[in-house]
Amino acid sequence: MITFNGVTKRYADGTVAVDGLSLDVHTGGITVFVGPSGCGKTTSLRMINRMIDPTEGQILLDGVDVTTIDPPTLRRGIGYVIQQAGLFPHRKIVDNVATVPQLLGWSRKRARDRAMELLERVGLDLKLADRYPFQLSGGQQQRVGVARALAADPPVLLMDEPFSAVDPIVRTSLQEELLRLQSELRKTIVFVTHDIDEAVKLGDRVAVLRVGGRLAQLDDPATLLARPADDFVREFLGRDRGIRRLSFISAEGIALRADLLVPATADVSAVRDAGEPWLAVVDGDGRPLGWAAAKDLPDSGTVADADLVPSGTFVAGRDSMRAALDATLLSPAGNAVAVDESGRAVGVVTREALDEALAGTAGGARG
Ligand SMILES: Nc1ncnc2c1ncn2[C@@H]1O[C@H](COP(=O)(O)OP(=O)(O)OP(=O)(O)O)[C@@H](O)[C@H]1O
Repeated sequence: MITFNGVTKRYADGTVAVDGLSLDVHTGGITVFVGPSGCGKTTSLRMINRMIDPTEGQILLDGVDVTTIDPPTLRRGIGYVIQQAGLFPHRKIVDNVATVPQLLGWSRKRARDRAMELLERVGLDLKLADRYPFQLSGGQQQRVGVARALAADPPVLLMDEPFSAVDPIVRTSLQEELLRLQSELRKTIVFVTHDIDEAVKLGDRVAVLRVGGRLAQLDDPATLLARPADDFVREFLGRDRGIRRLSFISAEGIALRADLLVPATADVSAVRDAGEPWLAVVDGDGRPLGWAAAKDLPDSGTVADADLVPSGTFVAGRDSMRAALDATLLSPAGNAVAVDESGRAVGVVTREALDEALAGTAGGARG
């Protein structure tokens, strides 16, 4: 565990970057520091590995004041990832990752083997190992940055806006990769970002800082979104907080209608007689094929002869209310098909059923 105990950082010019910060970073979890520009996120992070020392207070790593540990020893147990990866430009990718193990005295072969294993682990094509950093895309360089930080298998990882400089699609895949890696590695990660979406997606706990380096709130993402501590946090979370919050609420309780599913082999008259504007068509295995609109059906034949419109789906019992809402928005019918883990349709969520379920959560979403 990392403990901030009344930590203050006053720079030489008198700027108070961090002011009396006290919080715990739990072992094996991702704690995100988020807040507006200049609120002291980077300063707080860098005090953990002693790139900066506090003016007052203490930072304890598993109970030991970090200022009593000499920086090289301390940093051996702390990986560090920064924006734009910060790779050594004149070293090949594999050597970038192998550098730290080699500095620790590993043989060249063992360090390179470890580097290759890590490059694979972070999802990098091993053909890139012999290239130089400038020959990689920003997203690929960022993966190398993560691999390099993990090379000596440190228990702690500090990540300072590591994904800020890449485009949104690459960013999403890097975030997902990090979550996948973390589910295997269970490092103690402190992650700095100014992006609240990234914070609630990645964090087990999110620390919102305000300018002046003071802690505004520390909570798990669902609690943070449901119960912001004050107006500053509410503002920072933004107007779409209610929508974001739906990502943390299970869609489990929404009413499903099995009567709106129809097999592709059914006669078109079955759809017409149902008196519903849209029915979800499923194949012989029960997998959704699309929506059939009653008004566009051919005069005769089976439902399979109709023009089917793609359906939005979500996994019943696993996905969030947000996924269910997205699925309804993606369907022309305004309804979503709920599937089980194997992809078979189990029913249809209508907009009315969704509205009813959303109304049940509205108190917190508005508050
Ligand atoms: N070396 C320094 N000397 C004086 N002031 C500094 C120094 N480094 C940072 N600051 C100031 O300390 C405050 C906190 O800076 P810090 O970089 O920790 O913020 P941040 O939250 O990481 O910001 P950003 O999101 O913009 O990177 C800012 O007002 C900054 O200008």
